Amino acid sequence: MAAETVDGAARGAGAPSEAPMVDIRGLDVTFHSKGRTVHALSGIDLAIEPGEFLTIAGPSGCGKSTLLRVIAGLTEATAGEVTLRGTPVEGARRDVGFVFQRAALLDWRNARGNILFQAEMRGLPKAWARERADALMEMTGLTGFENAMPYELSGGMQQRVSLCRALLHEPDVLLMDEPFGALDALTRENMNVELRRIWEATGMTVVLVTHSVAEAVYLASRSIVMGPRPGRIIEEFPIDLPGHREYEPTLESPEFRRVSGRVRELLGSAAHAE
Ligand SMILES: Nc1ncnc2c1ncn2[C@@H]1O[C@H](COP(=O)(O)OP(=O)(O)OP(=O)(O)O)[C@@H](O)[C@H]1O
Repeated sequence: MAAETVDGAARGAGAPSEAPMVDIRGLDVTFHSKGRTVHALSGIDLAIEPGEFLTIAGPSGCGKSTLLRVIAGLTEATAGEVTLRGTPVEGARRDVGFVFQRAALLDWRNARGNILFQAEMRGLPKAWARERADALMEMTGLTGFENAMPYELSGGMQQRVSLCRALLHEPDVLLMDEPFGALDALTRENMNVELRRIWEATGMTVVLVTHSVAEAVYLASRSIVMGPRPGRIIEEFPIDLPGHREYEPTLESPEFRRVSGRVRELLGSAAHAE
């Protein structure tokens, strides 16, 4: 997870307003391993604007994680161009934050220590990092748990710590790979509401991969659905729901039902095509 504002680079707000935050043109990814060739992504064109909340849904194995990893510079494009904040992605980027399905916290460090680990790896100023960690813990409802060890935290709280760790260095883009997939249904809903609130408050650019249709539609300002491998974008939906979204009224709204019905239909036919 994450990147640097402390690196002096211009952030989203400073970038020319017409430039996408992430620009992907003609992306193809093919893996060769152990004598096998897997064509994971094919012909992906995608521009993600600053401040967008983009969600990505698609059948298992269609390349969603690979797409996030390419944006982060963790997986190399076989063909095509990917730029982040106007500069080509060539190798791991420091200006992204990454949240994975499992929080992967260090057992021997408390909540604050786990968040500050990000700062230590990046050599960020200590006092600044501590202040920011405390502010993030307050924003995500972790105040009072700063000294709790991972085993003392619920799954939802561990994911909050993981989110704080991803945001510590003020990344331009937050990439989330099925971040709430391991949580129970109610905690997951609560985390959705919180993430949406944090996004509203910060205006950050978020790209989130999910298998949950409700999550994909509730959270997004735009949602894309991918088809089976080699993954490509089969449809995209601007989500015409209010900026501020109460959870239950949103799920009962006609727009939510319309879009989620269509996403479900697409995922159903994608599954049959596999
Ligand atoms: N490093 C790798 N080496 C070889 N094959 C890989 C590698 N990473 C991913 N793949 C393959 O690429 C395809 C896409 O994988 P990816 O994890 O991106 O899919 P996904 O849509 O995120 O799947 P899921 O929803 O099940 O998490 C899969 O067939 C996977 O086995």
